[in-house]
Amino acid sequence: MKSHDTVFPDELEHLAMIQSRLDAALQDAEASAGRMERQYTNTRQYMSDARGEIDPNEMFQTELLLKQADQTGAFAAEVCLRLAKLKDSPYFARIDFRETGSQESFSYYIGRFSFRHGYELLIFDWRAPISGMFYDCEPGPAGYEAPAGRIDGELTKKRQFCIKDGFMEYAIESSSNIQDDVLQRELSRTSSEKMKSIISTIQKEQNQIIRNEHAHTLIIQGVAGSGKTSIALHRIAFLLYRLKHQLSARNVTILSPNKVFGDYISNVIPELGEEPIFELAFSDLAEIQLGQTVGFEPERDPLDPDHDEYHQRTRFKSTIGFKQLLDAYIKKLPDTVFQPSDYSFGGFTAKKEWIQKRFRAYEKHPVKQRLKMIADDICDLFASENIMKDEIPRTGAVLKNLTSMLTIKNSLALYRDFYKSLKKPSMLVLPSKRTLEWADVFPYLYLTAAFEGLKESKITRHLVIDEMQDYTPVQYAVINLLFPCPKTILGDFGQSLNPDHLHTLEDLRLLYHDAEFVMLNKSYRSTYEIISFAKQLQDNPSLEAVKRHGEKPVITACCDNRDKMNQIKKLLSSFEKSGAMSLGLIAKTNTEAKTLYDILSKEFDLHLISPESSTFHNGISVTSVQMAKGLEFDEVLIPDADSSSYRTDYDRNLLYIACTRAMHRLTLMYVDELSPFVKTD
Ligand SMILES: Nc1ncnc2c1ncn2[C@@H]1O[C@H](COP(=O)(O)OP(=O)(O)OP(=O)(O)O)[C@@H](O)[C@H]1O
Repeated sequence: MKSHDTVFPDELEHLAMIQSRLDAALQDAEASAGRMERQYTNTRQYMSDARGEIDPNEMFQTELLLKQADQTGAFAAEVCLRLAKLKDSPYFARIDFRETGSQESFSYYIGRFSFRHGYELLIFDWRAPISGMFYDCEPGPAGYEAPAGRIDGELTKKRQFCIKDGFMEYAIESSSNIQDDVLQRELSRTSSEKMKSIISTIQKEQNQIIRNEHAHTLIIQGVAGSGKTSIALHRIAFLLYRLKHQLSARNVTILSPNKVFGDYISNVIPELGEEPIFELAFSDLAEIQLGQTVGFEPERDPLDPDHDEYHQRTRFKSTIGFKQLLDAYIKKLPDTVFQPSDYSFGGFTAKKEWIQKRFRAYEKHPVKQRLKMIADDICDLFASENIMKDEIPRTGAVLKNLTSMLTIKNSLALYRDFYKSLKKPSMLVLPSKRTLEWADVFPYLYLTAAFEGLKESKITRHLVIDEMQDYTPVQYAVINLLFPCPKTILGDFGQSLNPDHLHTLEDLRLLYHDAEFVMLNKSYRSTYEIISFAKQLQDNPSLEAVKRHGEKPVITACCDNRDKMNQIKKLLSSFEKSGAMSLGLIAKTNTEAKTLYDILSKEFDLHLISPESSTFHNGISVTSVQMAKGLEFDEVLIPDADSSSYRTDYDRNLLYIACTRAMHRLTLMYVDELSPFVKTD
């Protein structure tokens, strides 16, 4: 234990007792895992030796036994793994609580997982109801919602511990600044290759979001570094624990902006003892839904100054007004696209009025599915009238006939017709045959949903959408059709980086008017100095920095590009000697990042993070603002903070995103003139 922390002999004793119980439990678990393994191997051996000699009943029983041994073995191995993790760091907090009416306080130790030995629950899972008091309450009156109802009382003690490799690094008794103290230590650490869990320092306002079990849709708007992604992942771990009979990891999907980000966050949920969850990008979704029928071109760089008309088309499709135009078109669709006539077969006839009535009765279904239902109805009708046992048509033949009554036959033609109806046919451009531009993919799918239907996800029961500001109202409309389940939607409209996206937070709230909405204004990632600096880039007076101090950001004026390259190299060399884990060299665009990478990789060991990358590594990363979003680095270097690179309002956002990726150090370099958004006082 470090000398400046309080020494609690009782805590050292308690830790020793827990360690010995964990040792015993681990021994038992390993023995049981070994038994299971032997049983499995023996049963398999028996099955293979006796194949053909034992009767099918016995074989079936043996197969069941094998399956059981396999499952129990996997469970035993999982228990061993958890116990080993607990041995490293069994708990991080203790609360003493006295229930109203009782004379005695009881101690509860809180850790990553619960640990029961014999009849005694020695460690409580951080997600247990009673553990909530650790995050929500200071010593004094306190209470929590137990499964059987609310329990009130008094919190008589609160302690925090940092136990690593089985040793207590520090222990702190609660005082008013206890949370701050432990939080400061956590935030001062260097970055890690993957995002980490934050269970020992979750803040009260974050805890309320994590433990919100009831919101169907929860929208979190939070400033850069406020912990949105961490909270969303902890919320999932919490829901998996609390709703374990209704929700498993395979029922949760996260829509994330790119594969590097997916890789970066992939450890948090397994670290919390749950199976990894399914990660998906919007482009994956599009591929699944479009199948073989229609292709699409990947999104072009929104910061590419060429392709003026492309940007104009994208902007037009990014608003809530555009979604309303689609809605109006879809509303009229049944009347315009289906023109029924009488259908006759032999002596049987279905009148067009009757067909129209059936068509209207199925209004909740997509047009083409309605036709299938009507084809069944017609066959049923003819069958009921078929007293003479005449030949009646097959459903397929009726459907073919009904389909010929459609004035538009496929979704692509329908999508084209939509722009014709708006008198804006030029807003639809196919880069090649049956290939859509990215901005058309989701509007096209939205129309397809009304015309042919989409494949709805039956497995996903909770959807997380990160970087919510990046998606347009039509994309949300499609998501709602595909995933009618509860959602956690998070992001920061202050970090919009697509100048072709004109939608706002208000639009999103309009789309989810029943959603619970929370705002987070405190940034935890960066030092006070970095956030104070970033504040000049964002018109957000509520942006608040955590009080962790570091160096002031450095602004380096360079004589010319050659001088700049030398300065960059100097900084990279000193980073390599510094012991820090990660440095992000963040250029404005992907093309500029690639150019820098090509030059510098001759002398330094670098990782280029481009839209094609899929993993995140420690060390020096060269990347663009677009790809750096959501990530963090110990140190950030912005090599082109000049007025020619960062001058528009969107550039201001970009610079804000780049600066707020830094945890401890930030350097900006420029040639000629500094960006007007940066003040040098
Ligand atoms: N309560 C906390 N205790 C310790 N660390 C925290 C806490 N809250 C947030 N952090 C840390 O702050 C950093 C930022 O968190 P996170 O990436 O979840 O924020 P974000 O709001 O999603 O950021 P951005 O929008 O800028 O990508 C992470 O390193 C995270 O571990």
